[in-house]
Amino acid sequence: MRLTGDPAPGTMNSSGSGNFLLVPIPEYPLLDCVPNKTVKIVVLGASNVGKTALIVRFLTKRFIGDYEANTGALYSRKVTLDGEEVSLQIQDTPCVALQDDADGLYCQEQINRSIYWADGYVLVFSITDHNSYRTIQPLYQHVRRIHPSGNIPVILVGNKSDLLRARQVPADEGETLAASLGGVYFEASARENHEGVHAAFLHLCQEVIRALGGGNGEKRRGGLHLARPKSPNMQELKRRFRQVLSSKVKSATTL
Ligand SMILES: Nc1nc2c(ncn2[C@@H]2O[C@H](COP(=O)(O)OP(=O)(O)OP(=O)(O)O)[C@@H](O)[C@H]2O)c(=O)[nH]1
Repeated sequence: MRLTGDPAPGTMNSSGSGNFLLVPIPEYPLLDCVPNKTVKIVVLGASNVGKTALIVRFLTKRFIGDYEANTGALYSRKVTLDGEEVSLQIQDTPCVALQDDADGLYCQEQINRSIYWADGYVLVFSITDHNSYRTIQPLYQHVRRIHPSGNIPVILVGNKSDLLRARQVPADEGETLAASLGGVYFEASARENHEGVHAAFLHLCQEVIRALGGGNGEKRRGGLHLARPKSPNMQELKRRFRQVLSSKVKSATTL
């Protein structure tokens, strides 16, 4: 769902929290992004599974019960990951739904663009809704079709873990599915707990940075892995610096 007062889809709000009626999510202009260190994440899943609630919980530590219908807002924040500042962009999306034959997906073009744009994927279902769980495999196949080769950093989130009595998807089913997608399974409750949600997003950010080659922001499209340029060897730099200094001192004393 969409927060009241969100910026238009795909835009950034540079005016701080003023535009947000329910939840102030500090935003900053694109120009202010940390150069070459941007992590782009898209949150995907069926209707009503808590995509917006998870994003809001992660960014604000708060849970807001009701949102307007989601048209896909883009949130951006600076975060510190392993001591390094990173520009994190999170794309909320409208829901996807299984087609009647249950093999295909109803998926808006806007979602396809978000999938293409993103570096990392949060696939969300609700543990209280087995149908939402059944959308995950076709959804992942859909992501694969858009990124046919290469490593796809992904996590699977079983949300609404506070509603244990209404559980329709056992935790081990979530774990098995996540393993088959090459990701990790997190059970979380956007309603009750910030830590679980935070751990899930953080894990994905780290996976993305690893996949991008250590956080230099280079894309690995079509499986192309662009290695991070090697940082200069500090010992070698110091040695050369001393060499230059001593030759300067020598030429000064011979004058
Ligand atoms: N009990 C419980 N309710 C939750 C949780 N997360 C979200 N909800 C509720 O589930 C409903 C849907 O949450 P949203 O975040 O709007 O879900 P969404 O996936 O963005 O929904 P769509 O707009 O349909 O795509 C809201 O009423 C939330 O309050 C949770 O962890 N536990």
